[in-house]
Amino acid sequence: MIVGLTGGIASGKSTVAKMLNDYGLPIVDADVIARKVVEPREIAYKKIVQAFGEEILQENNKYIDRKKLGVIVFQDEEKRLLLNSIVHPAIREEMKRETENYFKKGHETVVMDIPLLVESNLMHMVDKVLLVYVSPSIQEKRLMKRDNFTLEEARQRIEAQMPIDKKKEFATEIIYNEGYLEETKEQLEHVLSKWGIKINH
Ligand SMILES: CC(C)(COP(=O)(O)OP(=O)(O)OC[C@H]1O[C@@H](n2cnc3c(N)ncnc32)[C@H](O)[C@@H]1O)[C@@H](O)C(=O)NCCC(=O)NCCS
Ligand SMILES: Nc1ncnc2c1ncn2[C@@H]1O[C@H](COP(=O)(O)OP(=O)(O)OP(=O)(O)O)[C@@H](O)[C@H]1O
Repeated sequence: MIVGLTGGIASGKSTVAKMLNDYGLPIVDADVIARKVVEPREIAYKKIVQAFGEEILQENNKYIDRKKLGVIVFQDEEKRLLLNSIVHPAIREEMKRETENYFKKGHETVVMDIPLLVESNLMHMVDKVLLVYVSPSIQEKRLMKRDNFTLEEARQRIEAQMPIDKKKEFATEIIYNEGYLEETKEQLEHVLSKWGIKINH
């Protein structure tokens, strides 16, 4: 079984992914892979430099400066879609490859952590959609705190995604991550048991 873990930016996907990993489930993380496929020498790297210019590179090591690129793409939808068109195919391929590897190693369940699962219409890649939900106001507060963003920066990033309330329509199950982590964990265990997924306690 492939579980698609999704949510909004800063809703708690990584937090829930960590819990799932502690239960012994392998995680294929789109954000981690998104970093890997844009390292120098990767095809997507070359395309990004062609499209956005050398200004978006770090001076010392020529890696992509994610902060600079983030500022550009989160205030300009056209540029964000251009970046997506360059990196998403490579991310999807690598995600499929890593997932297959886990199955080959004998895992019965693999978790794909994909922030843009619904936006990119990737529901066909997973068997269940697990949505980590927080209200937009908590989302905004946690995002500002975690990344040291101004309200405007946080809103730009939230607005680059489908509103989290709309994502509920696509979820097989929803986990409310607005309270204590212990409460999130209880909901998670309930869902896993409902789906018949065995976990290490
Ligand atoms: C713009 C970039 C350079 C900013 O890097 P940064 O290290 O600051 O952020 P990071 O990659 O950790 O992403 C943080 C969160 O932002 C959100 N996010 C990232 N990219 C996008 C996007 N293109 N559209 C909407 N939300 C996005 C996700 O919720 C993600 O979890 C980077 O996010 C990127 O390369 N994005 C394009 C690839 C992508 O779509 N990644 C999302 C997972 S597929
Ligand atoms: N139940 C909770 N109570 C308080 N803080 C929380 C809770 N869950 C997560 N957080 C905090 O909220 C922030 C966002 O969580 P996390 O990084 O897991 O979100 P995410 O959905 O993975 O974000 P992104 O889309 O950027 O990858 C983090 O600083 C995390 O420590």
